[in-house]
Amino acid sequence: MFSEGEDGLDAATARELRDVVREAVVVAAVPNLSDYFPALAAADLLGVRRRIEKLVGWMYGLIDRPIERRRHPRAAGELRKGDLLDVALDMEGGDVDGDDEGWVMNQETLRGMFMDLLVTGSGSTTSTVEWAMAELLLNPRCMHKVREELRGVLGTRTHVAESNIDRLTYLQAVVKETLRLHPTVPIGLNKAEATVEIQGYRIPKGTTVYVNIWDICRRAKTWADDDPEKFMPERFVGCGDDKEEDRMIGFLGTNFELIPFGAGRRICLGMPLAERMLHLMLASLLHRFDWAPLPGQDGNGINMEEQFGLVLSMATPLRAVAKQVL
Ligand code: HEM
Repeated sequence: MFSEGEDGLDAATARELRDVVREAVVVAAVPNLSDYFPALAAADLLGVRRRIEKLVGWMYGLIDRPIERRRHPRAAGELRKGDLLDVALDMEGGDVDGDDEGWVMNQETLRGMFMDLLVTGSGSTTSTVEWAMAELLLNPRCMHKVREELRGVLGTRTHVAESNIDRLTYLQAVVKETLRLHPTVPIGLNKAEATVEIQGYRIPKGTTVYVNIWDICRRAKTWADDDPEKFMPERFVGCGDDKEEDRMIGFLGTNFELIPFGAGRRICLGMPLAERMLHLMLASLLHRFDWAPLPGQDGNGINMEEQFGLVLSMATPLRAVAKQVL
């Protein structure tokens, strides 16, 4: 986004960013009295707004610094870096499309956009990889199968390319099954733009509508007879009665039983990026390393308890031992 080098994050700031994002996604999802009694909002009785303001202030500082640093070389006509920041700054101060639609980039919209990318983009993807690794460590049969597939497709090559993903059908099933059991954005939040009636329920204009993605992905009729609590990537590679239909279920928002990225107009903006990153990260980790739970802990040391927040992460971060094989 901001390019490497002078604008890149040093290790300490990157760690702090990780902690701030982790806290923000939890604080933003805690039940707040003001949501139920808007008249009390100004009092901020639970201190949620104060905590969020502090975290947001830190994030804004992080975002403002590279923006400011970039303005001067740009004004002096220095060579562009051609990254997202350059593109966003190109749009600053004017009507982006020139069509009077009001699409203007300014300091606030720049902050909002980079904040979205940093907060929604990083935590959800890394948490999904973490859940997938945990499930595979707990299910050695699946771990073996996915690694065999990788060996067959990649051989001794260490680099996984985007073009390899199409042939990694079991890996794709692992990603789908992980997103089904552990949708890292568990609740979709939308606001009704107009008063509507859905299946006999009247939803007044302005109502905040919570879509329980977590529940849908576990309870939809599709999985009901097939041990929905079990990690079973095979359900996506044609093990049901109608094999073709099983295979077709995807998370692009058209199969409402599997909507980890939401659906409709407000479907996740980062889905194409997340989809690629998830397959590439997992493929690289699984192909190049042997994995084992950390020894010396109780049981296998893997605790699947969830930490609820805007992002659903593991309550106890996964710790595993990697041995490089390629
Ligand atoms: C595994 C990874 C991810 C998951 C599971 C996920 C899931 C979601 C979900 C469920 C929504 C709400 C959709 C709705 O209300 O119907 C959402 C919205 C959004 N996501 Fe993601 N996301 C992921 C990765 C990313 C990445 C990598 C980015 C950006 C680089 C991103 C950017 C966004 C944005 C900007 C929105 C708001 C879209 C809007 O309101 O129009 N997400 N995401």
